Amino acid sequence: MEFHKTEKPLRGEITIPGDKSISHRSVMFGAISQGTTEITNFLQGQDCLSTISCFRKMGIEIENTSERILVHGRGLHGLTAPTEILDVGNSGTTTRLISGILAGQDFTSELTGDASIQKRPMGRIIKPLSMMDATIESIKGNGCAPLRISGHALKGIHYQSPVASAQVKSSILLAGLYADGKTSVTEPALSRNHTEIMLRSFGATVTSEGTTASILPDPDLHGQKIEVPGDISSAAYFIVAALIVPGSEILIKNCGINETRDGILRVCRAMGADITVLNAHTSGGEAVADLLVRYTPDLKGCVIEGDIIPTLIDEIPVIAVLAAFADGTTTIRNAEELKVKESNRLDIMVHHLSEMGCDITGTEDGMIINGGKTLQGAVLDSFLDHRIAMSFAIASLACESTLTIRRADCVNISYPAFYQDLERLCR
Ligand SMILES: O=C(O)C1=C[C@@H](OP(=O)(O)O)[C@@H](O)[C@H](O)C1
Ligand SMILES: C=C(OP(=O)(O)O)C(=O)O
Repeated sequence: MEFHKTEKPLRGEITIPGDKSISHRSVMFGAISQGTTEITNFLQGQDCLSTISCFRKMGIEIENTSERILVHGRGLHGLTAPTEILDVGNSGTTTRLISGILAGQDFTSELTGDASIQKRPMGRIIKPLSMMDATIESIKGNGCAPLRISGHALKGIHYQSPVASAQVKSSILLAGLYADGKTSVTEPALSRNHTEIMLRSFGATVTSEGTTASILPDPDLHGQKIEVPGDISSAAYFIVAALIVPGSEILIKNCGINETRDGILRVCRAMGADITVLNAHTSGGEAVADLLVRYTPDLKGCVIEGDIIPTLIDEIPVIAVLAAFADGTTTIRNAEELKVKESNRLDIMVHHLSEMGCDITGTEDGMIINGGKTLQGAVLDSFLDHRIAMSFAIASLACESTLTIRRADCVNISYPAFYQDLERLCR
């Protein structure tokens, strides 16, 4: 797919699609609750559709119309053994969270996904779920999917997680629903807390203290009405686009700004970006607002490291694009998790931005970007990673010649209408 420098600034309003993390969770928690869960603004991306498909294979009736999703839950012990292998597609969130639920079932199941999923590390959930007494194995013995999980009565544990990962934390907390006592997880820095917020609203006893989250077993979970806020990880592309294209001014409506997800806003502020938060309110326990973003000509580089990293982990590729257009140096540290996402996002961003003429150096756990140079087009592969494709579509808006992105349609994972929405704002 070919992209060209935009002739016009970005203008107008955009309501971005529902949050991917929250969409996944709403289906999963609905499936193991009593009664019906009604979800609006559900993200109809391929990852969340994989979650729906897995639960349908375990006997859960899920109605999906463009208006809303109805999940007819069957309670904590209502799932049935799948008659075929569960296909998680490209979705790490589906893989790790569903494993926590499967660990507590009295049947054996197998799950697998695409080539990318089969390379992502699952030892990080195999270890704590095994400590809880689940039998969970990597079928090929390489610590990755396909996984075989034989669940049974589980033991509550306290787990000190070596990574700040909401997928690991959530997997353990979900298994904790089926344990014989309290289960808690402490992580090195606080990761996104949607599981804690939403499980509480379904009726679970979940407490959070600093970087420790705990859950009590065997609650009565009840179906809920959930309005999914817009995904700040998707909004990130338009935020960066508006900041780097001269004359732009856009209003991003109904965007989730949960403080475990809003790192990109804090980084933009540190770089001097013109962003105003309007109409801030809470919906279903989640902070939501409209974001007014205006072109900012004199953006400055900054240092991004430490506890802020988990709050912007999926935004780092597009933040690297922003840094390439800012003056001065941006240093990103402690972001080694990016190597084990859908692709090795550190290596690919460094390689692709260099191809475009950016002064960028990769480090062990991040990158150093000396911004402000004029960028040129190039021919770049997405490596089938949606966030790589979207980041370079944004870079193309302000680079000097044609940029070609190979295998650009992988955006359907998290944002099927991404190119149409971008084009509309540039019209
Ligand atoms: O829990 C979630 O919904 C997610 C957690 C993050 O992964 P990790 O938990 O592996 O950091 C993030 O990268 C992913 O896109 C979604
Ligand atoms: C890492 C991501 O998702 P997942 O881990 O669910 O595949 C992402 O969406 O950037």
